[in-house]
Amino acid sequence: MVDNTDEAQEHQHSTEWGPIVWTHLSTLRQRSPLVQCITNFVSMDLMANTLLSAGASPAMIHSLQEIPEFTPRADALCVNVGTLTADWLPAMKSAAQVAAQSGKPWVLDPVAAGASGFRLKACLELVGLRPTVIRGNGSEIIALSKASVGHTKGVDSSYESTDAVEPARSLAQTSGSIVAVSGAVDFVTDGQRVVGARNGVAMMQKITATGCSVTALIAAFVAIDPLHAFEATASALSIFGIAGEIGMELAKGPASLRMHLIDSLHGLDQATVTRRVNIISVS
Ligand SMILES: Nc1ncnc2c1ncn2[C@@H]1O[C@H](COP(=O)(O)OP(=O)(O)OP(=O)(O)O)[C@@H](O)[C@H]1O
Ligand SMILES: Cc1ncsc1CCO
Ligand SMILES: [Mg+2]
Repeated sequence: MVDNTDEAQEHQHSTEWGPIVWTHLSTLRQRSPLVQCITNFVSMDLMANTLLSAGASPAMIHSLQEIPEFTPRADALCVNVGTLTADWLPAMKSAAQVAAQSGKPWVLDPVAAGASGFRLKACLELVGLRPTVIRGNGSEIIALSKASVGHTKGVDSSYESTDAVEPARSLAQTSGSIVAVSGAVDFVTDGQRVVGARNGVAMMQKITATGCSVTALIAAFVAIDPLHAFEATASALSIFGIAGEIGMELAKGPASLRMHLIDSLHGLDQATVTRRVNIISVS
């Protein structure tokens, strides 16, 4: 007899995603994509270590002069505006353009997009350069979707990710990008489909730059499967969340979670990943 309960359907969706997520992680480990990161000063260390422990190769290279030579050699680009000043913006735009011309995916993290007019304008200009993926918290995605400032507590979100699902869908439609909103549930949309990844633990919010780091991980996943950016994005979010769940079993607080999360990401195996993946279709 067919079991049509919600629980059975959820389990079925998760079972379908397990092999997809594992294939992404194991391919990433085999190919070790080079990810160029133009990112904020706070995130540089955790982002580089996240990429390394997942099996990718990070390079925090942001000078305008190096972009024509270096960016075409990277497998993906991650642009993060966390500590934005006017003099960093030309390099971000140039790298985005060179990545696109070179057929390489690039991912935008619009940190605190709604915190000021300067930041919002810069983020909207970057969105206009067609990122492959945009990943933000609820406040950031709402600010971009409405093109308006406010409703954010600096770099932290004033919204739940569920509040930003429809803004994310509308941003995906207008931008042509895959849009991901992080939070208790991480949502991913291409403007039509929406999936929710329910991995992770609340204490990940108490470690600065976990959001920045998962955006870089998305860039690494999309680098190895650029034709399936939607699936690669959901896979990266689920993997980072699973590493957080396992790390939390050993952690005493945010500082030790930071360490155990990196260790867990490095040690993930097929059985653990396929058992723990929790991604369901929302629509
Ligand atoms: N309540 C929660 N339960 C489970 N996981 C969570 C929760 N809140 C956040 N996370 C996870 O923490 C990570 C960071 O998400 P968050 O939304 O805090 O990003 P952010 O605000 O951009 O962070 P930052 O700007 O510090 O980099 C994601 O992997 C997300 O899934
Ligand atoms: C705390 C902080 N301030 C600017 S960027 C950043 C890292 C988290 O987004
Ligand atoms: Mg952020």
